[in-house]
Amino acid sequence: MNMLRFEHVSKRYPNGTVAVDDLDFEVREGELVTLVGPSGCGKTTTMKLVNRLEEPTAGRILLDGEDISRVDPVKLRRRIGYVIQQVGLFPHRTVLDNTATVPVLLGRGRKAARQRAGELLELVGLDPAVYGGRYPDQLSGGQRQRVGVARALAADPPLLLMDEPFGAVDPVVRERLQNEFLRLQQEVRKTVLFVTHDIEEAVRLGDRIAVFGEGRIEQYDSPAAVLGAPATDYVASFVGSDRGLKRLSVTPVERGDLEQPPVVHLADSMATARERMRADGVRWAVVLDEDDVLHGWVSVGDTPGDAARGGTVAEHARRMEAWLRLGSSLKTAFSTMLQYDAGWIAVLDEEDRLLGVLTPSTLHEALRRSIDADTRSVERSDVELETVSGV
Ligand SMILES: Nc1ncnc2c1ncn2[C@@H]1O[C@H](COP(=O)(O)OP(=O)(O)OP(=O)(O)O)[C@@H](O)[C@H]1O
Repeated sequence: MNMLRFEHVSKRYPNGTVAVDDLDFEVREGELVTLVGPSGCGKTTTMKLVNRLEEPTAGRILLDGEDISRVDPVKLRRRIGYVIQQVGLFPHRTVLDNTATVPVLLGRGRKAARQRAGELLELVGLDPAVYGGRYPDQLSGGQRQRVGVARALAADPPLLLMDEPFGAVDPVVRERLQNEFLRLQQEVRKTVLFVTHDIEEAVRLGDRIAVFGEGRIEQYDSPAAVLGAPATDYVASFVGSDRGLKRLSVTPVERGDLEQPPVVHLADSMATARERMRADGVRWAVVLDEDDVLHGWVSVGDTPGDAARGGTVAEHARRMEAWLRLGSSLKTAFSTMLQYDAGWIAVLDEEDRLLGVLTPSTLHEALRRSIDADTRSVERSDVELETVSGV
């Protein structure tokens, strides 16, 4: 079902600038669509048309089948969450009260609104007990953005508009926010229109990407198709020449990529651990705690004396916190490895169970697989296009 539909929408500002020209596209329910393009191509205007901060000069926009020009703008905006780059938190209200703003406006009782706000802060990774009572200027930029996302979700709007929400934070925090947002989106499944000028961000987050050029959509397609088979020269040049690398953002880590080192538990004896490592011909093992949660690793040791190390694994294990979910992108895997300066990263399933590890050499194999797949998928989409035009 289509949640949002643009029908031949144009916007000419009073000074004559045509910011968007005959936009005609739709967004499905629960879909995350990224609008990407260079500065001034009409992305923000497109968003403002949806919550009626601007009115189209031609065409119409349907939300859930309803022409939004017939909906009271204030009521409309309560159905639409809006997250912008400068979050616009109220400086004199606490984080919890900021998050509860819209539910209170919607007439929920203050207590229920605050409880919901607490849950949402939790959901975006901010402990309400720690951060709820703080004021916005007592947060980092990344934390403020998270509060912005929590606040936009607070009214439980079916549609979220996000205009460069992660634009103002440094690249490391940005990637973390993107990952968190993807995880969150899997849980809440909102219909999202997400503006960015960064093709990488568009590719990582989008179920589909609308590539904008000069007020028009040049291509509206899946990330793999935009990267693998750009529709126009404009899209090709915007996507850039390092398509192979960008492809990493859309290639997930798969089970077949993983290595299976020996696994021991904190309570095991060192003698047992050594035996496992010897059996596998390796010098280290992954260590799990009693709940099978990743703890770290233990090695046979580097000096001859180490070989006689006694006691339990718990006494010799070292912490290791770099981990990924199965299905994370190869690019994330690569940057996590660099970020932690780690020789391996644990890969976990949805229930936090260890599935195996990625090492530099298995990662390299996976990169190859990705680039080979890229070549093949371009050929495949060529074939499909021919089939369609031949009908
Ligand atoms: N209120 C306005 N009056 C006149 N022209 C405007 C107005 N707002 C935007 N424009 C123009 O419309 C065009 C599209 O602007 P818009 O803000 O939608 O672009 P954008 O893609 O979001 O850019 P950026 O990435 O820089 O935010 C630009 O040429 C801009 O100068």
